[in-house]
Amino acid sequence: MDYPGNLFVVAAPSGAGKSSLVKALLELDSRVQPSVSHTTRPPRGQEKHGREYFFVSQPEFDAMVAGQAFVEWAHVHGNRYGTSRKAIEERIAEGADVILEIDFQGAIQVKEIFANAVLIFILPPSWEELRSRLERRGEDSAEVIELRLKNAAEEMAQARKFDFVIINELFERALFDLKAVVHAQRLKYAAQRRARADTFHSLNID
Ligand SMILES: Nc1ncnc2c1ncn2[C@@H]1O[C@H](COP(=O)(O)OP(=O)(O)OP(=O)(O)O)[C@@H](O)[C@H]1O
Ligand SMILES: Nc1nc2c(ncn2[C@@H]2O[C@H](COP(=O)(O)O)[C@@H](O)[C@H]2O)c(=O)[nH]1
Repeated sequence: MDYPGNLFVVAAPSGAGKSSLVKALLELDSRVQPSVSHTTRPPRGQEKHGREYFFVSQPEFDAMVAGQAFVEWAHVHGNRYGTSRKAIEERIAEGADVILEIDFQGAIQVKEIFANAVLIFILPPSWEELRSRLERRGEDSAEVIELRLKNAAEEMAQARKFDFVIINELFERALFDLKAVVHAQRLKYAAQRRARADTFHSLNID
């Protein structure tokens, strides 16, 4: 289906910096809106229900799956996460650009439904730096960090399936690349819509 808004999907192994990059993009670009996912993971640190995530119980998540409330959902690092269909469809239909921060399984599901979605994969510059970012963040236990690093190998092997890969070594450089992808997509779709309108006009199609 063709919607007036754009859909951007950002995936990365845990700790590569996708939340930091998306947050910085949102501060700079008011046309981009985040989507708040549902998860069965308990909140950590200062996280608030409805801000970082909608934190739901297993039965609540089951009910949403059964009711086809998710455009995609997946098991990630031992918890379930899903993107609400309603939240994104309504907003891109109104012309907003929506950005999803989800894992690679979800990103691939989204592309199957929204062929125009732009998939962006964020890579860390090295394994050492990935580990050190997870440790410095200080939000996960040593056991959780090991699980996330173990899963990172499988996740990074999916990077080639994405439309763009951004290496997050220097933060400002990676943010510049992310902004460039968003900008290029807007120009591309604006040009396509103009060309289609011109063709409709010349063929006298209402
Ligand atoms: N370019 C960078 N250089 C150094 N540190 C960075 C860089 N980008 C992000 N970080 C830091 O790395 C840590 C992990 O970043 P962030 O939480 O954004 O990762 P994430 O990919 O969203 O992880 P998760 O999937 O677990 O939420 C944070 O402490 C963040 O401040
Ligand atoms: N498939 C989905 N993956 C999601 C969604 N929301 C978040 N995520 C991914 O889960 C991991 C872990 O996140 P964390 O906040 O617990 O560190 C990370 O890769 C997220 O991108 C979603 O709706 N669908």
